[in-house]
Amino acid sequence: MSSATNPQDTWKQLAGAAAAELVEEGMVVGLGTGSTASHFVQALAQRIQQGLHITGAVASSQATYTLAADLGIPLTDLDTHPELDIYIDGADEIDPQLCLIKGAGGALLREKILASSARRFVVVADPTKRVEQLGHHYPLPVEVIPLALTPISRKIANLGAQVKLRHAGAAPFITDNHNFILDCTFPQGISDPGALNARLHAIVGLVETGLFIDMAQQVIVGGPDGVQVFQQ
Ligand SMILES: O=C[C@H](O)[C@H](O)[C@H](O)COP(=O)(O)O
Repeated sequence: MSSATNPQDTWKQLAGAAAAELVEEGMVVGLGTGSTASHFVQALAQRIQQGLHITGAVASSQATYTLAADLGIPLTDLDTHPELDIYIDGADEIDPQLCLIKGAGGALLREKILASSARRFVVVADPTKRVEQLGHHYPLPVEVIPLALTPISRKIANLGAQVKLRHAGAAPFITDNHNFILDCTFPQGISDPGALNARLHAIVGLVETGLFIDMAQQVIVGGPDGVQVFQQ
């Protein structure tokens, strides 16, 4: 179990622990990526050590797969279990309609595949993630085929964004799917996430966006006063 070192981490830990309580005997569970999801994975591992039996867990990234395997969580995949009972993951921004920006960790494509394969998608977060409108605190990440980097960047810039290729040190960041991430800042925020998502998806070579619209059913926010739950 990792130690909570600052208030934000304590809040993430609270949310992760509350989400782990939603996992029931025999479930197929999707595991998100990032610091908040890691707290959930650790809390789930603890419940499994205490006797909870799950059918298996599907990880949304190589990093989460390694963490879950190290913690002894039984792992499976979407070929074996194409439908998840529950998917639990963090988010970068959450608006009042429970629309999300995700992908600061670069795992958005697999995360969205798992979210769309789950009967229930629960987000875990701390209060800093709640926003009135998406796009003001975090750029919107989109995953793109490397070959199409330049034309896609230009097309997204034409939609009014400042577009930056994500790097890991000196080299471009490479996703688990061997693609690039473009971080797209919309200076006025994102007023219509659905319309923007549709326009981005019309760009050939753009694989997926970090906009998760009408996907989350529930958001668990850990904070100074405990845990708050928001429902769709
Ligand atoms: O690609 C990364 C994911 O979308 C994360 O779930 C998201 O960035 C939230 O991460 P954290 O819980 O570390 O803030």
